Amino acid sequence: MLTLRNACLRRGEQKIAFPDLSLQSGEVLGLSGPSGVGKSSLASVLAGMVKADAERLELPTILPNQANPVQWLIQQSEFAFNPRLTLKASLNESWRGDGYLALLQEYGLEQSWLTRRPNQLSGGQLQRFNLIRALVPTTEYLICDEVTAHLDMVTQAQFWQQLLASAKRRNLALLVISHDEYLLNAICHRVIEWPCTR
Ligand SMILES: Nc1ncnc2c1ncn2[C@@H]1O[C@H](COP(=O)(O)OP(=O)(O)OP(=O)(O)O)[C@@H](O)[C@H]1O
Repeated sequence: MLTLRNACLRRGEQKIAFPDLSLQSGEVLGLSGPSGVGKSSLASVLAGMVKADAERLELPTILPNQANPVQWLIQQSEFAFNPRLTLKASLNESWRGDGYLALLQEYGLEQSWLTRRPNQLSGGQLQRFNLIRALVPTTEYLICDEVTAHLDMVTQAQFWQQLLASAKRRNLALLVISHDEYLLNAICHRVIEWPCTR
């Protein structure tokens, strides 16, 4: 279980007060809110990259030489990759062995693209490589921060269909951050509106 209660973060002069949340295995939780409210800041706290003041903050332990069980996917996948590395080299940064090959097939990605660099793929293809890089066996929680906002409707639908199938099979918990209420209502078990409207 990932839990956050009465938490806030100082950003310069600003103090961001986060909504309380809990996320358990197999759950798909949505988070919506206006631009600048602090959604990505919240993601950085849950990914353990930034420390917040909190009455309660429960995150999974990161074991030595293991990837963080909380993986954070950002919208601009091109910034998530080293442009000089091939996709294969990038996948090898998180994966041990070639366990990702089955996922490539599942997500409709050609094995021959592994020798390409990030700028030699479409946005949708690169976001799927980004997702596969995050789906190492130790991943338990996936924070999807506007991950399909830049994709066309068909590619978006395909991405979520594939990701939800993986999440169900592996009992992963997803935090889906989006401005798209239609998407959140379609795929999430519950949605937090921030700031709270009720
Ligand atoms: N590294 C930082 N240092 C200081 N302030 C920051 C930093 N990162 C973000 N902020 C500020 O914190 C606030 C929240 O930013 P954040 O990116 O978390 O919002 P957001 O809800 O994700 O916005 P958007 O929907 O536009 O991506 C903003 O006012 C932003 O200017």
